[in-house]
Amino acid sequence: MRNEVPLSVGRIDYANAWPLFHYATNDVLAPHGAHIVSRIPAQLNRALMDGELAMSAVSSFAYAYNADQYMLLPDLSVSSEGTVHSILLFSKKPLDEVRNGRIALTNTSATSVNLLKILMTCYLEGNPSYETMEPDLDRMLEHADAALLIGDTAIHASWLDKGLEVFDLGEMWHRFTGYGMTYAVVAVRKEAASEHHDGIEAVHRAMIDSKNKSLFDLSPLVRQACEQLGGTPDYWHHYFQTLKYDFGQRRQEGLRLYFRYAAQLGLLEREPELAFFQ
Ligand SMILES: C=C(O[C@@H]1C=C(C(=O)O)C=C[C@H]1O)C(=O)O
Repeated sequence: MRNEVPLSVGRIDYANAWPLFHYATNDVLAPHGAHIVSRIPAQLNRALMDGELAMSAVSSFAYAYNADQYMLLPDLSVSSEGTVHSILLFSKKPLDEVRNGRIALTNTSATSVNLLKILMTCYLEGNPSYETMEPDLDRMLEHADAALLIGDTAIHASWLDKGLEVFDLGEMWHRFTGYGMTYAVVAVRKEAASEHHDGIEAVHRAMIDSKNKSLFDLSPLVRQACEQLGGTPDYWHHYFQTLKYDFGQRRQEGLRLYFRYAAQLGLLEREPELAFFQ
């Protein structure tokens, strides 16, 4: 059944989420009354919380923060099993000094900034000070010993040779816990789940199709990435192959562990349930 109110679907405006959306375009979604809104994660997190969006790819931390109002779409995530390549701490100093130093955090993230806090406190047993800033590496490093960037900004910064040490948070988390890390999930507002049930089902199918088709043949995404973002085909093949887009049992366990640490550190009020849209 077609709903009169448009079904707005938030899309993460970074390459890491392309496989989920590359073929789930406005043309595909419009017949189901849905349309795409592209933004960076922090903006999507807020728009979903405010009810401006019915559903969205959001930071996994943002799901946890509002879990009582959201449901998760099955089999979709942006994750890594170790190295992620685009969630990076750029440091002027060795980790041993940074862990009690000053760290600038990008204002575009929710999952990664809290992941960094967990790693600094629980893994490296440090206690740095944090400042949230616009994601501009040079400016961040004027204020701090190290800077956390995510997404395309982190990728571009990783291509520059500034003589910095670079730490990959996906790799650190894997070394610390043995688990992969889930950075983004697709969340649906509960009231939208009943109002737009059929539309959401259609968007879910389109996103699963997009993921499968993208991963089956990465070349169209790789070509687009080279054109829009620079870099080599080899880089992008490797990047998209390293990221994981499923959300099976083991991945959910890794995310639950992240939520447990976040709750222990008081970053979350409580550990949320992972509740799925049926
Ligand atoms: C893999 C990444 O994950 C992103 C990190 C996010 C966060 O830190 O809140 C949110 C969405 C993800 O798409 C990345 O930024 O490169």
